[in-house]
Amino acid sequence: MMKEYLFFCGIKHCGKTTLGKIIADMMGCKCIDNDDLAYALMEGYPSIRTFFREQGKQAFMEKEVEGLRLFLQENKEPCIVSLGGGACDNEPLMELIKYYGKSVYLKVSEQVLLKRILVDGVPPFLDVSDPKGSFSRLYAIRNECYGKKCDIVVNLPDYPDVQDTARYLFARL
Ligand SMILES: Nc1ncnc2c1ncn2[C@@H]1O[C@H](COP(=O)(O)OP(=O)(O)OP(=O)(O)O)[C@@H](O)[C@H]1O
Ligand SMILES: O=C(O)C1=C[C@@H](O)[C@@H](O)[C@H](O)C1
Ligand SMILES: [Mg+2]
Repeated sequence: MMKEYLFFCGIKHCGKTTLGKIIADMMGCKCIDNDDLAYALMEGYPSIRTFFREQGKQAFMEKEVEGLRLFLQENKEPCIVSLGGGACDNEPLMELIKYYGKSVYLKVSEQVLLKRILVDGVPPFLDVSDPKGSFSRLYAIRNECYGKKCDIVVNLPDYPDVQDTARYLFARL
């Protein structure tokens, strides 16, 4: 068992993937996305979104756990793992990450996140007739959940240069 994992958690588009890669470079380790680990187990499905829609949230959460468990069994190096946006709802996953390392909630304001999310249009998990209100409700629930469950909470500033944000985060890990 290795305790050198950092698990990046947070609400959609908080920067788990972007910052995970930059911080991994700074630390000289690799960065893995748990959505990719889960997707590797979804044979025959063109995307996570399709699997989620057809098989449901519970089946998706089981793939998240299975994908991470298999990776943790085989991997021998320190690593940053970026989790999916809904990881806080997945109790067995949160138990697993508690055992293997330190969880970091990348906290970004609701306004900044909504702006980033809407760049690509209204995603399916928001109400098209009220994207702002539906995101606001989701944000409130997940913000509380990540705030309670994660070992470290980092309030990320909205710097124009993501490298500056990465340096801010790195200094707090
Ligand atoms: N600190 C930042 N400043 C400006 N833009 C950012 C920052 N972090 C992420 N972004 C932008 O926000 C979008 C989402 O970033 P990213 O994919 O890293 O987030 P994520 O948390 O991994 O998202 P998801 O939950 O969808 O996996 C990207 O377009 C990225 O360039
Ligand atoms: O916010 C969510 O609930 C999700 C985010 C994605 O990263 C995926 O993990 C999945 O689509 C669920
Ligand atoms: Mg990501």
